[in-house]
Amino acid sequence: MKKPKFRIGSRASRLAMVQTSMVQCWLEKHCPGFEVEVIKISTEGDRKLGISLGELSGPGAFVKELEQALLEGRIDIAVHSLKDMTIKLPEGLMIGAVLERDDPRDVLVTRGFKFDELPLGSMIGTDSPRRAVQLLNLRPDLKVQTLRGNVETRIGRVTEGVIDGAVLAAAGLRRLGREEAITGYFPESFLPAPGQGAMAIEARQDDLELLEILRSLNHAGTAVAVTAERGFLAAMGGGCRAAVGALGTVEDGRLRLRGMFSPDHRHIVSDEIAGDPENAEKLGASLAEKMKTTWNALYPEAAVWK
Ligand SMILES: NCc1[nH]cc(CCC(=O)O)c1CC(=O)O
Repeated sequence: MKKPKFRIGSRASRLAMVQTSMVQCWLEKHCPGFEVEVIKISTEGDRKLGISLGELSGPGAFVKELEQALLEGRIDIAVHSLKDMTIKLPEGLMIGAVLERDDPRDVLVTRGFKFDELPLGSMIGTDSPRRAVQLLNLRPDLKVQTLRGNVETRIGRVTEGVIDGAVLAAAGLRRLGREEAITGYFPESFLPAPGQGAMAIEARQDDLELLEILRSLNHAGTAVAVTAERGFLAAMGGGCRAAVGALGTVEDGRLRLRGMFSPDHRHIVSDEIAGDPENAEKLGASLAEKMKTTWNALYPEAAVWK
């Protein structure tokens, strides 16, 4: 008899394929009764590599086509970098598991320089307002230039000398086996995107058998941390272009959430909160409210929330 099959949808980029293989290996090991098939799906974010992410049709450029395939039953599982996912998922879909987080930090890739050693006026590539504003806050002398493309392309621009440095997620570099490209780290205050370094598995809400299997893949500590981070992002109301950073950590049973945001892409407000992991999402929302109040007090002429 033919084995029943799980179809995993993945973007075709190397990083996406590596992430998908990690899930595929786990499923093959834990569900020997099932066959696992990987189906490659190209997303808007993959096809429009030449333009800035801000010019794409909206948030979710890297996930929408996968979610469509899930809803239409062409695939059963979509593997995503959690930070690429929208806050509200399409009706009928849910996150079935959050995998244990890798290094959540942003790192610097240069031709040998650490962050403090970069010559004055160095040109750093990034397409993220969150990364740009934090870079310039620490080193106002630096120049920031738009840089897109997959991870390999971005490292290549630095090696070729087109730019002096790039800011990338440590997790992506590690999964691609390119950790050696990291030349520097940032101060602890430099916060990653909500969800950075974590992978999520999305499935249909009514696929109960599969959801049950995915449950044992879920990493509780990571799930709590990213729930707080996404709660913070949701309460900030920012789309993917908002300069919002957050990092949750669970230490001794307490959830600590640090957040930063810069509505004008120039000034930064950052703060932190700690509490019960049970209230992760609420904690994120509370931190956001606290920081909006701070922002409005500091910059009344630029008060974006009344
Ligand atoms: N937006 C692209 C993207 N989405 C997830 C990662 C890295 C892997 C992760 O954060 O889990 C990257 C590359 C990067 O930011 O350098």
